[in-house]
Amino acid sequence: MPSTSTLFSAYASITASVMLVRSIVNELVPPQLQTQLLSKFQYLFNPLSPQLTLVIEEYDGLDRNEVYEASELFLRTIITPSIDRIKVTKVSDKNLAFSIDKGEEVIHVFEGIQVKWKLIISEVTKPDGVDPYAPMQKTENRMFELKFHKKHKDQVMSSYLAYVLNSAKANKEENKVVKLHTTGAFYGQSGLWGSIILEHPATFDTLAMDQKLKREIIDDLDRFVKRREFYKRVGKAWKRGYLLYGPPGTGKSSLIAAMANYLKFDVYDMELANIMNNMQLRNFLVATANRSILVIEDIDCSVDLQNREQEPRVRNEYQDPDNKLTLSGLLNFIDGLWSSCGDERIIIFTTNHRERLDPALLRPGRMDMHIHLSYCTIDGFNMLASNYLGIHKNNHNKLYSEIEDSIEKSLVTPAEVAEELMKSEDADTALGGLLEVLKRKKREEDEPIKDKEECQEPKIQKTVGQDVEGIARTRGRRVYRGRVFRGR
Ligand SMILES: Nc1ncnc2c1ncn2[C@@H]1O[C@H](COP(=O)(O)OP(=O)(O)OP(=O)(O)O)[C@@H](O)[C@H]1O
Ligand SMILES: [Mg+2]
Repeated sequence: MPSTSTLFSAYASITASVMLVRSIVNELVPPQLQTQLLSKFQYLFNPLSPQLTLVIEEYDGLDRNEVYEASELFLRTIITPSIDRIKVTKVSDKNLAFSIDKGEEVIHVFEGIQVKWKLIISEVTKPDGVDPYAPMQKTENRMFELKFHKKHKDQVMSSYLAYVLNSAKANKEENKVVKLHTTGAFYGQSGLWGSIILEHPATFDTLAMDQKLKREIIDDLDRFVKRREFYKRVGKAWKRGYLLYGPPGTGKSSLIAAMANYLKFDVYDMELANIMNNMQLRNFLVATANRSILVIEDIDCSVDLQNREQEPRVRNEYQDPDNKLTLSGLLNFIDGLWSSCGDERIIIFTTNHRERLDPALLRPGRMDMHIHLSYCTIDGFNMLASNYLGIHKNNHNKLYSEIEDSIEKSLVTPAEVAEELMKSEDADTALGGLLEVLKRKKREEDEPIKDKEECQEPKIQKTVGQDVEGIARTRGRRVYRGRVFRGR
């Protein structure tokens, strides 16, 4: 080991060399180049510095540097009170983002190692865009400096940076804003998805539906997102299909929003009426991202997709640009294309009339779960009363008990119940209004039943989902309420 005096004399000789170079530079080099040259020289002759600095620039050529993005997100999570200035930006209606400002330093301790982050921003003047002759423009160059003791080099380079990348990824997922992409009237024409932030407030907590069915859906989604390896092993595309059926106003669209908000998956709402042909359909489908929900609402009536046998056969889309949009086209793309590309996809069809659907859509393996949403049950009413009026099941409240007694005797949808409960902030007034609606509906419904003797037993629908069977529940009338039982 070198003695202290040897070290000291080495240091003295290096310092002398630096001074010598500095005076030579002063004599020979124009002043504007001096600073640049000296800083490079000092950098070379700085072997005694115990610090190592990693430089993380915002751009890698023209591409954004993913490590910079991750560092930026990560730093938001470790901002400490020691910082004097914090920048605030709005990322969505609900969320603000906090970040460090230029020149600020953040100290972070990871597994006993102390690292120091600093944001450096410099202004440069360069051509606007890639064209070197474009007008010059002032832009900012941003980079993070990450300083730590050299002895921790291996640990920082491997474990710490991996930790930063993983934390940023988790943080991104948590704060992800769910988007709604649509082929709506305007966008459909352009052949591109248009997107807005999905601000549908529905969640599983606000959905009034059979509790058991709700639990089944949540469990199914949880199982699905956890099973990457399983799908790979059995050689199946990592996708899941749901068919939501039931009368208008029973919560089909609300359930889709609740699923999207729960999984933080973007929604692609495909309006078939705006899609001209199979070719355009395919273009839209390939432009959808992973971890998303493709929704086709009212599949029975948006386009005349029934009668598959009578459809003109599509010989070759490239030869026949005028080909129509067909059900077989739709099913082929969904089955074929998505099994070869794309991961973690959910497809949802909705309909008010499941009985009108083409058998091709109902055949085993096509839609994994058939979910029946139906008229409001006692459970559903309890949930809506708690959400809308903040009141709970109360046997002493006569109105409340009367509603519970009669709600399943008439065909009232959760949307109708919700509408009544919203009419007054006074619970008794709102409950009174709802009771009136229930009585009126009951009277209206009883009329035609007395006239027509066609009150048949409801058909038990053995649905063909891979692991779930939907069965219509009866109260001796043609009333269907959502129920799903696990199949064999
Ligand atoms: N199950 C439910 N739980 C809570 N609110 C509901 C439910 N069903 C309907 N609503 C209320 O009614 C409104 C309309 O419901 P929604 O659009 O989800 O019905 P839908 O089944 O999609 O109807 P449609 O068949 O006409 O598309 C919702 O915005 C919500 O306020
Ligand atoms: Mg709907």
